[in-house]
Amino acid sequence: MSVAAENKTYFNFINGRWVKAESGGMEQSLNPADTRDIVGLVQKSSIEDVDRAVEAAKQAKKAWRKLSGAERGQFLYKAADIMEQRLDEIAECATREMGKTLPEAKGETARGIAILRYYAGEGMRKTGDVIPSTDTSAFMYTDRVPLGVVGVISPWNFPVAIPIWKMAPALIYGNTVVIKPATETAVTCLKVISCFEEAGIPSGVVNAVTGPGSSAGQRLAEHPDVNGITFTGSNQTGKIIGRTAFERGAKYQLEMGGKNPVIVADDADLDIAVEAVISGAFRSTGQKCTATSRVIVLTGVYDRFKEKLLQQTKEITIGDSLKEDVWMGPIANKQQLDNCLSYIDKGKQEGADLIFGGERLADGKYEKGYYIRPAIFDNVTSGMTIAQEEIFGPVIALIKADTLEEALKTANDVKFGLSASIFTQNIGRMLSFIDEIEAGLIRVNAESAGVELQAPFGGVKQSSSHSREQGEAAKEFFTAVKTVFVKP
Ligand SMILES: NC(=O)C1=CN([C@@H]2O[C@H](COP(=O)(O)OP(=O)(O)OC[C@H]3O[C@@H](n4cnc5c(N)ncnc54)[C@H](O)[C@@H]3O)[C@@H](O)[C@H]2O)C=CC1
Ligand SMILES: O=C(O)CCC(=O)C(=O)O
Repeated sequence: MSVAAENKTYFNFINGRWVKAESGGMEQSLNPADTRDIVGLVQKSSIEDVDRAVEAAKQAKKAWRKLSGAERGQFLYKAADIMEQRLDEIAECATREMGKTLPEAKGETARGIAILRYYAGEGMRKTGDVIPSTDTSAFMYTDRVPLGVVGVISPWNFPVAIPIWKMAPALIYGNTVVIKPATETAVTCLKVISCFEEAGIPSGVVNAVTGPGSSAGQRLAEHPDVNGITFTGSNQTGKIIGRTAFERGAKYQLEMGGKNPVIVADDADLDIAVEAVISGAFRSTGQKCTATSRVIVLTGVYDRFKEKLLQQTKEITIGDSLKEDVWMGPIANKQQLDNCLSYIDKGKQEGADLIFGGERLADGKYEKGYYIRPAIFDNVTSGMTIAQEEIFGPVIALIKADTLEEALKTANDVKFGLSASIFTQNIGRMLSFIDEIEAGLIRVNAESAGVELQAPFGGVKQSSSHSREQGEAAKEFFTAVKTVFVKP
């Protein structure tokens, strides 16, 4: 890897201009594959910077709202075209900042472009319904109107797609935006923002402020002029943001953790199940809220499934995610790595058998990065910490079940409810699973991760604020309904 010769400095984007933080402070964004590679220096913004961005968004909201949906859509189409031309640059930056492999980052950037185009088209669709009034001389209808200023707080694990799937619907429905991305992947987010700039989006409509969550992020959540706040990240932070927004009567949307189960029934096609479990658990180094973390296998196929899983996991190539022969990159940052290693220790202490991996790789080519070998635990029981808490790393907990009923009970025995899969060829079992499982995303003979941009996305229980993102569902959050009664 060539270490960056020069450090590039990135600014906040406020009111159509790239500006320094008031404090003059900066933070580094490092490549987790080799921390000598500094991807960029980003602004360490303070409350004053957030306030300036919110003021710009507030000033811009009336003119933006007054444009037609089709006119707003044109800016999104343009931003999508620009992003398409810059796909390689943005994807490479995402890989360097986050550590997911280049094909994954390219796929994510392509998904971002598709999301922009999807919502650009939404600008032409209906915003309300006519409802028959009991008064036959009156006209009653609903109209969806923007919230005003929307604050976006985004995580590092999908540095392109998550900012876009929150900003694009906010914008098309007439809101202006202030985004505070995670510092780990702030450069990628600022590149996305520059596509909106190149597309000529009016000043103040999109603003980006980088900096610590506990100050800049918190200020965005508590700012009285931010009318709605959308967040993806940890449960701990989500709860703080939800409480803050609730206290001041702002609308909020939280997408948080998962502890996603996959059930492998004894009639499953084991080759397909193994492939999907490996992809769901280890792609992006396990750092997806939809990642597979518990695999509940029926006793009859447990040993055969385990052998196949072990065999294929051993073949995973680990290394610098920019390299072509690498299947799994590093963990995104030091805190995540330590967190993951401490869960692996906890699993061993609580009596689960670590049958593969789980050790930090720190020699030779791994010396300067945050690498770990994917881990498989055998003989896990549902009460163990590694079967209950979100690890957000490449760790599989194998759990045995004698019957489908028992498997379902175990699958539901967690505080989360984001995504869940079953592998079976029996339609009755599929239907029982669909009916009984407590999850917002249900997958049959498919991996737990991976969502389609045109479908609603979100969880139940502590995985979300029970709202849904993406597809048409986004309209629910990013607009308010006016019910209008007109008596001539
Ligand atoms: N659901 C998901 O997709 C994600 C889940 N996580 C989970 O969270 C754990 C910790 O990761 P972090 O990066 O620390 O997550 P985090 O939830 O603290 O960070 C996500 C975003 O929230 C911001 N933030 C942090 N504290 C804030 C506050 N008080 N007010 C407003 N914004 C704030 C951060 O700056 C970042 O932009 C991971 O191990 C994983 O379990 C992390 C990232 C994504
Ligand atoms: O599985 C996916 O593609 C989406 C996952 C996601 O939204 C997340 O990890 O935050």
